[in-house]
Amino acid sequence: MVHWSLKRHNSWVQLAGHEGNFKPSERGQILKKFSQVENSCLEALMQDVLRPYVPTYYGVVEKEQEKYIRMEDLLQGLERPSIMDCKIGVRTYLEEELAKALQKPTPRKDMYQKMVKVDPEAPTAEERAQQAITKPRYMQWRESISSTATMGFRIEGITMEGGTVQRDFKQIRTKEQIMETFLSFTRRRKDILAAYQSRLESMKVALQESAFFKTHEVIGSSLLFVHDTKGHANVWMIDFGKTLAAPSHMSLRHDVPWQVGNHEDGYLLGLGNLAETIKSTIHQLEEDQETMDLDQ
Ligand SMILES: Nc1ncnc2c1ncn2[C@@H]1O[C@H](COP(=O)(O)OP(=O)(O)OP(=O)(O)O)[C@@H](O)[C@H]1O
Ligand SMILES: O=P(O)(O)O[C@@H]1[C@H](O)[C@H](O)[C@@H](OP(=O)(O)O)[C@H](OP(=O)(O)O)[C@H]1O
Repeated sequence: MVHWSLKRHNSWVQLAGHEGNFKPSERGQILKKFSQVENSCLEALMQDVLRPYVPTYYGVVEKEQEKYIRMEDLLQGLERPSIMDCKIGVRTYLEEELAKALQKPTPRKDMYQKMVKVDPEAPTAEERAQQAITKPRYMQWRESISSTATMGFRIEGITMEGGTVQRDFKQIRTKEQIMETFLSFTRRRKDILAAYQSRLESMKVALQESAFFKTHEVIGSSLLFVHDTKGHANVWMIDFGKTLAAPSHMSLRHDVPWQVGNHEDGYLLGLGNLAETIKSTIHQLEEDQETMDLDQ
């Protein structure tokens, strides 16, 4: 967990991603380590119909000889926010990462260690002998044990009302498990769940209209769910570090399976399943309420 205390009412919380990538900034803003890919995306998104769904971009700054992207702090103004990071899409690695691994496999010991920590039986005999696996192998395995491969999204991390960051969601895979997680994350608040569902529905409309979305393969990006005790609730698109322009003749659909070379990411499959899961969670809440009313 990375946790900085800032001179402001709430404190910066990082649910997922690489440690050391963020720096506190002026009130209402954060600094993220510069990447050309993410910077170009945020610049383009400020001119796109998706602008209301992404943190506002304020340009590039240099601090202590390091370049950063300055962007809106999405937690600003929230009272002890609860936050969930959902990585979206059926694929979490770039086609170019796969091509590189095929051409020149680079076995990684750290990824092998992460794998056996979750499931000691997961490596093959050859991988066990090497005590190492390639990145696409690790990423595909992560996709298969979570809901990424089947539902096109997975929960990466959660924090509730300023509590500790929970990151133990690697094997949350079924719709029922995800519904349970949403129920506890929202403390069974129907108004919050309804606000999330409605935001996802309007996001879907904007995505279908977006010129940026048609022309970009969105990999490893997240939806950040944030709400607070006062009932503010919102969902944001974040992390465009692996969002690349598709080859110029391609217009991506985002709702079809990925095959090598088609650059599809399954983003809309994930968004649809996520919205549907939240809808089912609301139905379950209503049914539970009816049962309780009948019992009384
Ligand atoms: N604009 C923002 N406002 C508030 N919190 C943010 C914002 N952007 C990111 N975060 C927090 O930081 C976490 C990591 O963000 P992000 O995914 O952009 O980082 P990353 O290091 O690029 O991740 P990855 O390693 O998966 O590529 C998010 O889960 C969220 O908790
Ligand atoms: O969540 P886990 O299981 O810890 O696995 C990491 C996660 O998938 C990150 O998204 C990925 O970074 P990118 O998305 O930037 O590729 C990172 O690769 P890395 O170790 O090569 O940075 C993985 O180790």
